[in-house]
Amino acid sequence: MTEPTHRGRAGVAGVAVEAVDAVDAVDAVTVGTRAGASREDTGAPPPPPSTEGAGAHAVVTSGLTKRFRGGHVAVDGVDLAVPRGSVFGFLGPNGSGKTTTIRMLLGLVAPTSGTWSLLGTPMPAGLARALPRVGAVVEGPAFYPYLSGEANLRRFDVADPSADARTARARIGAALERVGLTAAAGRRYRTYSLGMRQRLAIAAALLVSRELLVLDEPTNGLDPQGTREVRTLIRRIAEDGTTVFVSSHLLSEVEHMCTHVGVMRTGRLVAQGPIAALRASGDEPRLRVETPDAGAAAAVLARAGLGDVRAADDEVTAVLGARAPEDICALLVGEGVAVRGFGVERPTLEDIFVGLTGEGFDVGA
Ligand SMILES: Nc1ncnc2c1ncn2[C@@H]1O[C@H](COP(=O)(O)OP(=O)(O)OP(=O)(O)O)[C@@H](O)[C@H]1O
Repeated sequence: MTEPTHRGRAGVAGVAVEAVDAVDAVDAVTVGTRAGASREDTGAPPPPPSTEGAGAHAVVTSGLTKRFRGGHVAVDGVDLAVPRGSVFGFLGPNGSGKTTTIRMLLGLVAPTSGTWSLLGTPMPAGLARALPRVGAVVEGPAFYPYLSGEANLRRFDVADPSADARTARARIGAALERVGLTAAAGRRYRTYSLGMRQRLAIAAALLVSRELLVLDEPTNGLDPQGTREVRTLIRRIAEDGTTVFVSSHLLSEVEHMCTHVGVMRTGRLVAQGPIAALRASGDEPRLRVETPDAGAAAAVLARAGLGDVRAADDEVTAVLGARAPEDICALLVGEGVAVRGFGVERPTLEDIFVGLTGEGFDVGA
């Protein structure tokens, strides 16, 4: 490809930019792209750069857009605000633009338009300053199969001109310890499980202390055990104070591992915010009544003031609102409705995402 790229050593990357007007979205969920329009569509110029909120954010993008040769817009006016200290899940189906966004953030591919900052540093001007503070695993680093995990890390370490050779041993030992590979340090890489290989890649990104770790689909292709290992490691890294920006197409993964989420759909960021806020933004709980007397039950629920009453063959649902479910159940029984089943259903995070994006995600682990 003739795309301008800056390929760095795998596991180390940095990027740049300015901040945005999307930064007010730290505690609330934001839905939709800025002004709901593509800059590629409108031709509108990017907004004036602002540094407001950049200190509180590890990553801020404004109108970040990538149009590939041939005209395909892979990333379309994305305004990200990744709070420092968060584990930010960058969620979206395959092909939704996650990798392209990450590559732009890390300076591996040039945006068509838009601005971004890393760790408060405008990019790409601040690349050299920010990169040493950012670790990344985007494309699996190339490890030598016949070398041990430790020897492979040594090769990475010597390639870093900023690394002090005198402290290499301690640095490599600490990185192996951090990812739980101390006992396997002397084993050849080719004998490592996929989970161990991914952990070694993360160790390579963490040879020096980082403020931000960027991981592109780190559990892709891993078996359940490897997936568990990597998720546990990510949580531990976050507990140590590193902001983690991790892409995934698995809703369950983001739900279990992340504090915040940004949802991509066909190149656009359709929602972002704390997971808890996103969950709370969902539909109201619905009452579900199984009964052979659906018509009568629907009438009782409507008289009781419940909203959006829907009757099917042997089932009635309605928005519960502020009513206590036990009161409604007593009311139905008191009115002679044969209640076979009764429950309150809250929308899952997947329901909320489907409502936001109009499509499902792979929810499996
Ligand atoms: N170098 C390129 N030239 C042209 N189109 C590209 C290029 N790289 C990616 N694309 C296209 O851009 C879109 C977004 O791809 P991207 O890899 O960013 O998505 P993704 O969400 O990371 O998906 P996946 O998880 O499958 O990699 C896709 O339609 C992809 O085919």
